[in-house]
Amino acid sequence: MVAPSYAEIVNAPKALLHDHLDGGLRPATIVELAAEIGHELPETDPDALGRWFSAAADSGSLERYLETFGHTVAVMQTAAALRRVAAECALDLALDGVVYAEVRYAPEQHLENGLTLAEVVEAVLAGFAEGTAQAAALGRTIRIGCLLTAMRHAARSMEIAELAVAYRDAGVVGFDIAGAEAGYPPTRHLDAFEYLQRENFHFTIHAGEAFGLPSIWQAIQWCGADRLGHGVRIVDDIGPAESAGGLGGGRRLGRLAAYVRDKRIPLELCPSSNVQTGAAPSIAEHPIGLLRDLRFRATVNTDNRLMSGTSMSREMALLVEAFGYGWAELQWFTINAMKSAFIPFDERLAIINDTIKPAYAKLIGTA
Ligand SMILES: O=c1[nH]cnc2c1ncn2[C@H]1C[C@H](O)[C@@H](CO)O1
Ligand SMILES: [Zn+2]
Repeated sequence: MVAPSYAEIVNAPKALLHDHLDGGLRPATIVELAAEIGHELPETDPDALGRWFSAAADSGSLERYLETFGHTVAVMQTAAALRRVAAECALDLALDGVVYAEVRYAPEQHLENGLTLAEVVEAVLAGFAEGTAQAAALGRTIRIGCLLTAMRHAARSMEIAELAVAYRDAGVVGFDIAGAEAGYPPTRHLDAFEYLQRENFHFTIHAGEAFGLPSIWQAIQWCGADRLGHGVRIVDDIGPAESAGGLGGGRRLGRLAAYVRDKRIPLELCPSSNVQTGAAPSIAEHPIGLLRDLRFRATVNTDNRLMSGTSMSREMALLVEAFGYGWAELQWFTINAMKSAFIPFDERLAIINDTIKPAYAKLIGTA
């Protein structure tokens, strides 16, 4: 079998569930926007700035990784800037062959210049529509769903949950909480999650990244999360091989890991980001290999394209290199993501059947 090349991976349709708007700006855009408002950057040459972000985020600690967002959030404080960043995000993803993406950001972080929460949401949605149209004009089809994030150390989750529900028919498809995990359990935001459940809305929770099983357990069993943002530490509940045979070579699953697998709870795995924050030692040693062998509902994601100097195609290519994956595995990850998306079932099915399966059938050679 010839391994999928990077160029072929770019052309293959991909689905992305976990990508932060404020973690994916083009370095050149940051330089321009910062100059407009007089924000001081550590580097003013776009290439050097891109390298600065990857190096600064490569700290081995989630808290230090998150500090780099100070510069991106600073230049995203006007409607025009938010719209531009969102449009470029949609276009960049489409040109990378992403056909479905859920992009998230925290509206509460964009109020420093007097925008209201509703103005922030509307600027970003307008930008996604603009970038989607630009991509279509270039022959690239992308569907973007937006997730609104509340910061877990703050106290605005109920307000942001209400905002997400208010914009559910305008392009917001779900809710999330993010930020430093240790010390800020998801149960602090239980009222917001209970509200979302009563509204029949969807949400994911960043859990099991910097902190382990208790955080995953709370996210699922107390908060009712539909998906886990990262969730990579679920491996802490998977024992060593006890016997040969079976999926995953006789590994024993603890109660929580078994529940996550049995209920097909999607894991939004972000390989490069996890290596940078110290959640995984390397791509080759990333638990995604084991989780795929055990047939968890694993998905591949970028998290923060700027901070990791990555793209959806690059994450896939890294897995091809590290685990010897071929088109069948890349299709499996892509369909897993599409099955786990927060848009309606019929729309998910249409993307799987009309776009993903025919393209991979050709690549696998069964078309
Ligand atoms: O990987 C992450 N873990 C927790 N929080 C994160 C991660 N990546 C980004 N964030 C935070 C920083 C952003 O400002 C915020 C909203 O996108 O979400
Ligand atoms: Zn994230």
